[in-house]
Amino acid sequence: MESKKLAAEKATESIADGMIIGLGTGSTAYYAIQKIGQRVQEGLAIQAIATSKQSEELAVSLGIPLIAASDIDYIDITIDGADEVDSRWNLIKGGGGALLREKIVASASKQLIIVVDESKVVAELGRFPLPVEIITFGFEITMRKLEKLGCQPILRQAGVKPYVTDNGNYIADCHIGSIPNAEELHSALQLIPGVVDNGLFIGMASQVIVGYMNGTAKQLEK
Ligand SMILES: O=C(CO)[C@H](O)[C@H](O)COP(=O)(O)O
Repeated sequence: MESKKLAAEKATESIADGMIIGLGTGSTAYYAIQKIGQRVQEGLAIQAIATSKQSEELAVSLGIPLIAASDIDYIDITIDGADEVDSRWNLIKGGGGALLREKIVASASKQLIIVVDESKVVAELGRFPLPVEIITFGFEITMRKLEKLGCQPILRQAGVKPYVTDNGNYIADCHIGSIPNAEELHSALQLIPGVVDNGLFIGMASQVIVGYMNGTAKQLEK
């Protein structure tokens, strides 16, 4: 989609020689990785760390040099997509199932640039079902606890089997409707045994670039 591409390519303009770059996951991050690959082929000297096996394979196919998480202390810039962004730049992520690695990489990044098309910008988070990564052991118990928090959790499927993340876990997509207090919900979710992480990214984005149908891309004002 052109508006995703516009936002993603604009974000890559901040990348310079010598940087360590976090590569996001999803159809918008895909365009950023493609552009980074093109610039690497033209001589840009960077190293990258991927947030999913899918993005890692794409990076390798484009000749982007990868670096292991164990070999870095920080990441200069990560470019990633989101499923929802509110006016405070809080996010729902994980529609592509990569939320855990995305959050680890984001947390080690000096700058997290979020790239979205205009359909992702919302007044309040929660319309998009919140992905929660859960341990497979006792997942039914964990799902019941999620339900008690007021979510309607649906175990994500891949065909006839549960979807399994790159980390070997399941994802419960929690239908909430609206999240008036994201900080509170985030803390409550993290207290449930069996929850590894959830798709709320609070206060992590340094910039949000939105691509519009009219062919422009600009930073979302806070
Ligand atoms: O969080 C993610 C993957 O876990 C993605 O960034 C999110 O789902 C947005 O994807 P897309 O750019 O394809 O709309």
